[in-house]
Amino acid sequence: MERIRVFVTGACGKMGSETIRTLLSQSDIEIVGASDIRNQGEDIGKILGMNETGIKLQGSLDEQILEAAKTDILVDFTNPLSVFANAKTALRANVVPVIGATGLDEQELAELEDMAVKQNGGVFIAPNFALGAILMMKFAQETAKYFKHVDIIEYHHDQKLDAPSGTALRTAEKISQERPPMIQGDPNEYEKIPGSRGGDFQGIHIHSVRLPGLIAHQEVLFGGSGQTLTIRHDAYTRETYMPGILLAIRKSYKIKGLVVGLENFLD
Ligand SMILES: NC(=O)C1=CN([C@@H]2O[C@H](COP(=O)(O)OP(=O)(O)OC[C@H]3O[C@@H](n4cnc5c(N)ncnc54)[C@H](OP(=O)(O)O)[C@@H]3O)[C@@H](O)[C@H]2O)C=CC1
Ligand SMILES: O=C(O)C1=N[C@H](C(=O)O)C[C@H](O)C1
Repeated sequence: MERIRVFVTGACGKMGSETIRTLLSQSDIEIVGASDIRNQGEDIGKILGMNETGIKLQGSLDEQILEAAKTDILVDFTNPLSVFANAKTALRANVVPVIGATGLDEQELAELEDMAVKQNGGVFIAPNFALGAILMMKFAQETAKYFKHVDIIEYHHDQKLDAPSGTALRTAEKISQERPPMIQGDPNEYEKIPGSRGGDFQGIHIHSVRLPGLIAHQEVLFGGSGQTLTIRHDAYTRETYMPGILLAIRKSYKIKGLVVGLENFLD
């Protein structure tokens, strides 16, 4: 059986290192390379406190590195500042980027889609790889048909760079497919401290909490006459995301164009 050849970038980070550990135990997947701006030249196994793997960490990605490794898929868990350039590098090397890093904007997504289509290639983006988070977004979208007033509160660890989270933005986009933009709260309300009402996505207020001790959590709060309905998801470890990442690698192998969201791969 031919194994899927995966390169991981952001390999020394919280998600990248968990991904490497998971991929090393899969019989149908081969890690053909890893990169990070830390620990260049070191064996990734040694960095993760495991046996040596023979995979030496590389630095900045380029097409030659991906091509030399005969890469099928690039898994990106770097950060919002690096992910766009990495995805373009992958597409130029005819590699499918499977993107976990958040922070890509609409224009960047459009550019990646355009590149993928022109090259008859594919790009997959998952704002969240956790099954529970996918269901939270699905239930929130369904609920928005009946409850029009909604706030999102997302809670993350305090090393997170982007706010709001990719998941919160994706949730707001899905809710907006069911309700037109609207003003929530009193039209005459005002903020005594700027930002008190959170970020505004088509009238949906998104509040971002950053605290040590948290991993990744989100509440979608709907308000109606005399009642509220809360949909909440909690990720307590980074293993939470691993089944979703494996599914994405196995399914993205042959996609064409831009695919956003793990829900596209769930039966
Ligand atoms: N889709 C999903 O389900 C999930 C997505 N995420 C997202 O994944 C991303 C990574 O999260 P997390 O692992 O917690 O973050 P970390 O900061 O722990 O890891 C990122 C790693 O990438 C390195 N890095 C930065 N720039 C580059 C570059 N140009 N090339 C190679 N490596 C680079 C960082 O080095 P240094 O620290 O020195 O900058 C660090 O080692 C974030 O955008 C986060 O929001 C996180 C969890 C789940
Ligand atoms: O930075 C994180 O940790 C996470 N980022 C993703 C996001 O921005 O939604 C996914 C998850 O929430 C964890």
